[in-house]
Amino acid sequence: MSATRTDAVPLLEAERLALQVGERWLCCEFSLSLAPGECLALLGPNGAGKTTLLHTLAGLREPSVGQVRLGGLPYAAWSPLEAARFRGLLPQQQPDHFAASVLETVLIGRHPHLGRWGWETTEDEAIARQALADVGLQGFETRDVLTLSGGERQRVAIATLLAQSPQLFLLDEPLNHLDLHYQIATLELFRTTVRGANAGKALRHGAVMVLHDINLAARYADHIILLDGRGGVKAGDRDTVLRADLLSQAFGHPLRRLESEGRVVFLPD
Ligand SMILES: Nc1ncnc2c1ncn2[C@@H]1O[C@H](COP(=O)(O)OP(=O)(O)OP(=O)(O)O)[C@@H](O)[C@H]1O
Repeated sequence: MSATRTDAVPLLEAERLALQVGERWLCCEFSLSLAPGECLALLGPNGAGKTTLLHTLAGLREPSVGQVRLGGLPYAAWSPLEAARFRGLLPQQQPDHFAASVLETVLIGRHPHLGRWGWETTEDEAIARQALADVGLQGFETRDVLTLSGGERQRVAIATLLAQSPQLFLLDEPLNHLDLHYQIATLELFRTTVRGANAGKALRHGAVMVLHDINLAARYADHIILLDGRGGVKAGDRDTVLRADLLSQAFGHPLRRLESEGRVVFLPD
């Protein structure tokens, strides 16, 4: 990344953040800063608070303690429309209550960009079609979303987020329902977008993703936040957080760290 310039303002900052649901503290105070060009993975066992943290970072819920800043400003300083152009959330579930075509569904991602009358232009449609092609769903435009397989529906959701064209991608289990090929393809797609395909161009994008696969986090994330489900948090660079002892403790299962052909993998005993 040395030939590439980054913007000075971080895309996302959390300062002395702590989260509580009911009486339970999900995480004690920690801070983070995500610069353009970087990927952050949120890891931890079921119920540890990954989605709650992601929603807090998305500005959908107030932190119990501390502050979140998007592009250098607290959410209160953003209008909902401006925030929707800057950051986009891939939710964990895609609720479909009504029949709708795949193209109509992806065009929902363009809503924050529509003009005064709220009509999609041919350019919006071209962006939506390109997003579908990017997730390998060219030719699915007229299909009803209710007829899609789980993995196809997940890729439509990813295409909808791509069509939204935010600078900051907030991804809640983006690999849900995806087979091995599309898991890697999806992470490669976001990494290419985040790192910038063209050297020398300013980096604009970043990603925060909730993952369950430690090995994919080791491969694709620059920074890790590991929640242990008991309020403990380890936040830092990938190599300082992805340690067998810390992971074993957090997941309550012994893990071994192995290196193979320059790649680190963690195997459960
Ligand atoms: N409104 C609420 N009231 C009570 N408990 C809640 C509320 N919202 C979330 N929780 C609890 O907070 C904890 C964290 O939930 P969250 O969805 O953030 O976990 P997660 O790490 O994303 O889990 P998973 O890996 O299972 O998706 C869970 O135990 C959940 O039951």
